[in-house]
Amino acid sequence: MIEVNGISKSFLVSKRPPGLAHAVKSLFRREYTVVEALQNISFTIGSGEIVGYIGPNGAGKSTTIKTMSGILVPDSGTCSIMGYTPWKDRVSYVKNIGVVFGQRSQLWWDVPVLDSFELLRDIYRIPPLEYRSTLALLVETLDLQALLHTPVRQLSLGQRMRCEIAASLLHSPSLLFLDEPTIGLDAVSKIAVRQFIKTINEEKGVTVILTTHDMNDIEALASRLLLIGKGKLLYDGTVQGLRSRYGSKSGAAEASQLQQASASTSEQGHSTGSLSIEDIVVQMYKEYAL
Ligand SMILES: Nc1ncnc2c1ncn2[C@@H]1O[C@H](COP(=O)(O)OP(=O)(O)OP(=O)(O)O)[C@@H](O)[C@H]1O
Repeated sequence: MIEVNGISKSFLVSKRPPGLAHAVKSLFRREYTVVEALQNISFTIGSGEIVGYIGPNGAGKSTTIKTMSGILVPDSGTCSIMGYTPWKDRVSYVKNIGVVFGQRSQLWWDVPVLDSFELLRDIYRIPPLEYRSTLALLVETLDLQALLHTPVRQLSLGQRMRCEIAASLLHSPSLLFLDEPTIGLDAVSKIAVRQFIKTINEEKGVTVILTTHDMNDIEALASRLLLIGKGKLLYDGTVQGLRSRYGSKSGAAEASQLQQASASTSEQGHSTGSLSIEDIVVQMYKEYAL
């Protein structure tokens, strides 16, 4: 379903030391540094997978999601998703995908949630019957009934996130990008959102790419993990493979295993221990100096 091949993306960031003199100077001459957000990223994802995309702050996760959803154009590399090149075939491509950015809203702030949904229905030209049945399902499973007539700005973060997820699924996409969908949610809302993601994956076969800093999201949902650090893909394999490989509580074993990891992204190894995914990922971040 998804083939990402050698994607690289860099940004020019202007740098200015603090102080009035530098502010004035920068009006005439700006200095820039290059941030290599993605360096030669390649992976493939099959239909129906839930893939966790993890890495520390600034690793390149959102840049990857933005590239795969057609918002950003990479400097080099190719990306084919359901036969589309996201940034070239945007109009036809976006009908097939749903995107949720936990930190940004796709809902209209001042109007009731239902009005936003109806605007999306018109934008995506969803047939009335299909819209009604999808909406009914989303309202029931995400418990939205009491929120539909409330302006988005009056919703709590957790309530808004449930509405955001519904908005991203109104047009029944077969691929869903979730960029930190559980950020700021309470424990009950997190569990509800996770359960919902699982359900649409299992029952509707929706492929899900999930970026998160919450390793409980990963434990609950993803069977496969992509780990990115400083713009480079460092691990591509199953959660089980990661646990087998790094799960030992023995520090010496961990160190040597982690060194092997940088040389290879395969999943061989034997199960040794019982560290949580969070512990393992923290060790990996340390080992790679991320
Ligand atoms: N529009 C932009 N202009 C300049 N630099 C950018 C831009 N977007 C991202 N970057 C830089 O690219 C790098 C990767 O950023 P990105 O947002 O992809 O990281 P991330 O893994 O999603 O981080 P986080 O977990 O903090 O959300 C960072 O160094 C960031 O500062």
